Amino acid sequence: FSNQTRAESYLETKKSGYLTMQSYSSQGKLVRNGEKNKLVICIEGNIASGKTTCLEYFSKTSNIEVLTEPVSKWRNVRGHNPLGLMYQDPTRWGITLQTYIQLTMLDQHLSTTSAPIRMMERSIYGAKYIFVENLYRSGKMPEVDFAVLSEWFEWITQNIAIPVDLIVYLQSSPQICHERLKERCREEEKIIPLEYLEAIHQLYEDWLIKKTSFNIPAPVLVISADDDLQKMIHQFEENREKILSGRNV
Ligand SMILES: Nc1ncnc2c1ncn2[C@@H]1O[C@H](COP(=O)(O)OP(=O)(O)O)[C@@H](O)[C@H]1O
Ligand SMILES: Cc1cn([C@H]2C[C@H](O)[C@@H](COP(=O)(O)O)O2)c(=O)[nH]c1=O
Repeated sequence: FSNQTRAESYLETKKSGYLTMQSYSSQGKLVRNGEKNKLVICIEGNIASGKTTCLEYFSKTSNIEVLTEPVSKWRNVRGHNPLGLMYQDPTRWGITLQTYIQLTMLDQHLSTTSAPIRMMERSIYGAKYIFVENLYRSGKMPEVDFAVLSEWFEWITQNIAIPVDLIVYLQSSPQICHERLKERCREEEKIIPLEYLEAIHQLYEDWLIKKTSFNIPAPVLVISADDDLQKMIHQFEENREKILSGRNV
C-alpha cells in the first residue's frame, strides 16, 4: 500500500454515521462520498440582515434543502447558554461559544442531504473570519484563545473538503439591522449596541466586497438587503437563476 491507499482503506472501515469520509481528494483532503455533485450556497450577512427570511423563502422551492443556523443549540447545550454567556462576558465565554459554533457549522457542512441544492445560513468561514476576528480585534478574546481556535480552524479547513459554490451576501446597513434586531427581540441580543453591528459590517465588507482580509471560498453574489419584504422577494426572484445555478454570472 502507498500511504494514501492505506489511509483510504482505514477510512473505508471507519463508517460512523454521517461522518463517513471515504477517500482523499486530489488536494489531499478528506471528502464525503456522494456529495461532489451537490450545489452549496451560503447566505452571509450581518445579524438580523434577513438571512433566515431569505432561507425560509427559498425553502418553498423543490430540490432545495435549507439549513438555518442552529441558534437553538447555541442557546442550549446540555442546559447551558453559551450565546447568552458570550454577550454577558465575551472575554471569558467567547472561546466557548465560538468553539461550539465551529463544531456545529462543520456538522452542517458535512451533513448528508438528498436534495441536489443545499442552502446554508452562514458558514464555518463566516463564523471565523467575522465573529472570531471581531472578538479578537476588539480586544475581547485573549490571544491564547484566538490561537487555539485558529489552529482548530486551520486543521479543519486544510484536512476536510468543505465545498461552497456560491456566497450570497445580504448587504445591509448596520442601522437597519439594529432596528430589525430590536424588533425580533431575542433575549440574549438585547444588549447589542449599534457599534457591534458596525464592526461586524466592516469585517463583512472587507472580506466579501473589498476582498482585502481573508480568502473567499466561492464567488460572491451581493444582494442589497435594506429594502422592505416585498422588494426583497422581488430581488430574490430576479436573482433566482443565478442563486440556484450557483453561478454569479
Ligand atoms: N426586508 C425586511 N424588512 C423588514 N423586516 C425584515 C426584513 N427581513 C427580515 N425582517 C425581520 O427582521 C428580523 C430579522 O430577520 P432574520 O431573517 O431573522 O435575520 P437574520 O437571520 O439575518 O438574523 C425578523 O424579525 C424579520 O421578520
Ligand atoms: C455565526 C455566529 C453567530 N453569532 C451570534 C450572532 C447572533 O447573535 C446569533 C445568530 O445570529 P443571526 O445573524 O441572527 O443568525 O449568533 C456569534 O456570536 N458568533 C458566530 O460565529
